[in-house]
Amino acid sequence: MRDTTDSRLPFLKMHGAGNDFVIIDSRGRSARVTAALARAVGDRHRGVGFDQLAEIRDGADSDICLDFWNSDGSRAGACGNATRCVADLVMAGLGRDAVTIRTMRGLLLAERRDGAVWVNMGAPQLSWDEVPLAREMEVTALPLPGDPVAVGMGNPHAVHFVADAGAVDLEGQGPGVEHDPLFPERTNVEYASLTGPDHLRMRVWERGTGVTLACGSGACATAVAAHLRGLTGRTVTLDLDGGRLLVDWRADGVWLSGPVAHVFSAEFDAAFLEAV
Ligand SMILES: N[C@H](CCC[C@H](N)C(=O)O)C(=O)O
Repeated sequence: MRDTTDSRLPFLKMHGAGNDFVIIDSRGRSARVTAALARAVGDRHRGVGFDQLAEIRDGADSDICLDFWNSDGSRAGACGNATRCVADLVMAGLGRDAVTIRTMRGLLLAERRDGAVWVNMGAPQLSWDEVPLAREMEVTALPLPGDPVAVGMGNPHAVHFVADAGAVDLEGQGPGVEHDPLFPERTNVEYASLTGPDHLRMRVWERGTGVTLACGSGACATAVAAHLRGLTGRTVTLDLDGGRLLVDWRADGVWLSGPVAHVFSAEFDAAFLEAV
């Protein structure tokens, strides 16, 4: 007889400022997520749909490990909003106000301060080989239209400063930049406008996913780029299509905060899993 606890797979749906996630908790058993499962679950008609899938695994030198997948089945080295959501979940489960999270980019610290979840996304990567770019150049002087700034946050970002981010045709502009040969691992693509002192309006085209309502690592990259261009200080408020994110670039790394929402818990059926 089949073991139903193994043939079914529990998951949670969460979002952070409208950036939505399916979260699979594989602690206490072997990892379940493959590129094929990510693509099947990521199908908004035949699966559940998500901007990223996050899999929680047991940590060796951290409270948890966390892996991220895009809906095209590719891996993401960083995902700020999913990290905030999972940190909220794990802190509640452990009854603590701080947790350590190992991701592809390294060990991250998350804390709850005055009710808000803050994640230290680490130091920005500001040399061409870290982003990565195809050849040696300054990250603030890319030979591309719109004069974007390249910033790595564990994943690549190309940040464009424009007069009105709200007017940018993301579907028209994003894919060409994502696939430009200057970015050997493709790139996430941000458009931002200064709307007040230390205040930006930002929209995003995500590598491997497309238009999303928010992007935490993108917000961090945009705040870093804005400071490098002399547009803002190191503490920045960003208004994205799905809500407001806060970024604080400190000596110990780029801290990110914003809203976290639990949507529902459910299970994938055996038949769905067998068809993957
Ligand atoms: N939404 C995520 C970023 C996903 C990045 C992913 N699309 C990639 O391939 O790097 C965030 O909140 O940081």
